[in-house]
Amino acid sequence: MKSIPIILLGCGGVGRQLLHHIISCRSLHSKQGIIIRLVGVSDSSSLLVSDDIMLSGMRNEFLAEICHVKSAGSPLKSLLNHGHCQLYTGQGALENIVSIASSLGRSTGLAVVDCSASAETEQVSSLGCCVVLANKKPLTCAIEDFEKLVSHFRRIRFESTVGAGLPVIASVTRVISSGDPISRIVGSLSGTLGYVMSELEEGKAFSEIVRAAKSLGYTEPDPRDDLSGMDVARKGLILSRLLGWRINLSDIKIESLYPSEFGPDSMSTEDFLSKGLWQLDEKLKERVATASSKGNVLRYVCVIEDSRCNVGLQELPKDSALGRLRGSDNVVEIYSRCYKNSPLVIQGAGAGNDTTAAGVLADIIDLQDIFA
Ligand SMILES: NC(=O)C1=CN([C@@H]2O[C@H](COP(=O)(O)OP(=O)(O)OC[C@H]3O[C@@H](n4cnc5c(N)ncnc54)[C@H](OP(=O)(O)O)[C@@H]3O)[C@@H](O)[C@H]2O)C=CC1
Ligand SMILES: N[C@@H](CC=O)C(=O)O
Repeated sequence: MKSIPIILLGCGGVGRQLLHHIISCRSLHSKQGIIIRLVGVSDSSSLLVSDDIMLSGMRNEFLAEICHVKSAGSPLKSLLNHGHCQLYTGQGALENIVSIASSLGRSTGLAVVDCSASAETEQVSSLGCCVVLANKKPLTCAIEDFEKLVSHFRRIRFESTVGAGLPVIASVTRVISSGDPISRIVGSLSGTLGYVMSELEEGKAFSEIVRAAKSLGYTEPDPRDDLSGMDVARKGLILSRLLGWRINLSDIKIESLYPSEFGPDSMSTEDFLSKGLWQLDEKLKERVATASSKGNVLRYVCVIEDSRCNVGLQELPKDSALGRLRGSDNVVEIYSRCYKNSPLVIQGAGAGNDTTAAGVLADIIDLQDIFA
């Protein structure tokens, strides 16, 4: 039996769903000769580590207990029973991740699975073990750090960072490695903004829709990351960098759906959701009505072409590929020599804990050849 030890960073919507998928796929994986061993689980304030990282992992019942505590909004450190685990907090948590990575890295190997939305996990991603990312931030830092991270291409996977569970990164890398040059990628890459735009067409209020998107698990922890266009820009940057362009986030033209006085420097996420959001209702309603009077709809579009990446709202015909998009679906069109007149199109659910966690799990399994 092949054993894949993992440390999970982040136990929010995606991280918890990943734990559920791992538990429910135990017998499938066992038939495939694979066992995923959870040796560590962390949240923003602590890390739980299995007593015997070399041989055992956390039991299913304990993982279910972790999910239960975290979905009630409590920190990991509030678990009364630590099972066969040690709890580390603060700097001790990070030091332990480094020490597990170095001891398992030299023996059985380790996959660090980043389901946080933190920029701080970047240092963990560069420890030299296998890395699976749902978190886009380690890939959207300075170009030099990105290049260092992806240079170990056999031991890094980040399919869920663009299009959640959809095979966008896999398709782009396959086209590139076949020597078929990609000239243009255009798409609707935000499940949240896709959902917002199609719900606005139904006449609902912007503020109501954003709150619903958050409760459905589509948004980033701070929905302003979606509404500012930053999350789409990060996805655009990841794709642009895969094309070999040495660009940074600051090179991307980004249209925000809210003014800067509603930004994180001026108000908390909670204040934005309860007091700021509704003030945007009227403006968004008007923009949708203007587009509709011309037979168009609004879509938040990412265009990657001629060494440039731009993200923002576009008025598009209702019956265009992007105009027909409903709910949290994403669509990505890839143009290359082979796909010049008829692009390669990838479409489907583009956000949500279930599909994202499924993409992360598939990435972990994809690394199996590295493990003994
Ligand atoms: N939801 C989706 O559809 C998709 C999400 N993603 C990405 O998945 C990631 C997770 O999203 P989601 O689960 O919705 O977010 P949540 O806010 O639900 O969960 C984030 C988790 O990360 C933890 N965390 C924060 N900082 C750190 C840290 N420094 N070290 C370890 N853990 C930390 C949080 O801890 P605490 O519980 O203590 O706050 C929380 O458990 C994001 O990067 C997102 O962009 C990617 C594709 C699709
Ligand atoms: N917040 C993101 C989640 C996936 O990356 C989105 O809405 O697409």
